[in-house]
Amino acid sequence: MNGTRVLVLNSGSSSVKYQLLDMADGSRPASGIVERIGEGPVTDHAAALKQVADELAAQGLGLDSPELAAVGHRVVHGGTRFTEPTLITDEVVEEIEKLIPLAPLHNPANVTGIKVARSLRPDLPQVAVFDTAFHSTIPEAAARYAIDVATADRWGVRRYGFHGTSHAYVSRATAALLGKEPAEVNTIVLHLGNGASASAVRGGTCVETSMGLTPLEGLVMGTRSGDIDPAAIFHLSRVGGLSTDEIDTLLNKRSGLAGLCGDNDMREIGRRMGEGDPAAQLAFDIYIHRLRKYVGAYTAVLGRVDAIAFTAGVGENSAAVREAALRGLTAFGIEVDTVRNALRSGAARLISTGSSRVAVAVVPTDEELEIASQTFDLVSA
Ligand SMILES: Nc1ncnc2c1ncn2[C@@H]1O[C@H](COP(=O)(O)OP(=O)(O)O)[C@@H](O)[C@H]1O
Ligand SMILES: CC(=O)OP(=O)(O)O
Ligand SMILES: [Mg+2]
Repeated sequence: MNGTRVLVLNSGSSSVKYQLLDMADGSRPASGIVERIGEGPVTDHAAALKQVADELAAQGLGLDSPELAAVGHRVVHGGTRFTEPTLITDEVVEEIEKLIPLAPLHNPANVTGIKVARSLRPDLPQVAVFDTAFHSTIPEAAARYAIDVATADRWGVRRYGFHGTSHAYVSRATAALLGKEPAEVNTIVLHLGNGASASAVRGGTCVETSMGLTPLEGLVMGTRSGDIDPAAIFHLSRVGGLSTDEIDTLLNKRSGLAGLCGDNDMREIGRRMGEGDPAAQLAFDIYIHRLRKYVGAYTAVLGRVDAIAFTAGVGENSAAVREAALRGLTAFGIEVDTVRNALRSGAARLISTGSSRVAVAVVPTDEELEIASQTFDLVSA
């Protein structure tokens, strides 16, 4: 291996994000996003990846570049099989394809990304980095659902958890911000993007997370419901006459903030709340209520909490969400400093008061750097 650059591909359900990172000097010579796949001229993920390859080639940074050491792919579901970054072979691709029923919105896009990149550069090492991997340490008491064990095992029904690359990166960065080793710190990480999840990390090891078998469980998200009584599905089916696919679409794409008020973007919800819009206010209140429940639950799971870290689009940018989520928790040792919380910055920073026993932090996530580092470590080992 000669090159020092890693191309990271993050293929989502309707977008492909890419970044080219140089591991020798930390620079990022290229990055971009192809959005709204399936809506306009970009008909599918293969077309989107072709566009990514073209954009890179136009800058003289194409996949044929000798400086490229590897391609790192974000793969959302790794099941129980993949708990480490994995060099991609035909057999690995087949295994990722077998996991499509567990992540129908995400894994097909990931597989397409892998196939296109491999066809363009068959000689280049390609590495899969799994969203589920960081959560593989969650103990059985937290990972198992309380259903018949044989049925659960037969069909792989258990908590896998997602956004693990982000939870891993942010929990380490939070320890660094406190000037401590990850092993010394217990952290609640709140990854609040379009998809959203919470995790409890004890001394660097993940012990609980809010997403489950699929990325649907847990917090209220942009378009996903998060927690719901599973009997609502039987009710909608038997009484409401909705098909399984219709209920799937309802809970994944027409729920969450979008289902509650028509907008999935927290900026727009904040604007509408400022105008006194009751639907936007209720959506915000439900979002915050769920978040507070998880903070309380994970405080009990960890016993001792040293830090709470907010990350991803909403967590990094919405002071209103951070303030509301942790308001009135002085009895838990949690005190947000209003002035610090309102300051805007792209850097990791503390927003708790000097007297807060629990450090509250805003820590920008960097899934691309984490994927590139894990990829580069594997191919240069
Ligand atoms: N300035 C902001 N204030 C409040 N929310 C924001 C702001 N910027 C972005 N967001 C929120 O972040 C979300 C996107 O988060 P992101 O982590 O990029 O999501 P994903 O990676 O899941 O696509 C947007 O839908 C929006 O709700
Ligand atoms: C797993 C998941 O929910 O990912 P995203 O937030 O990118 O949709
Ligand atoms: Mg994201």
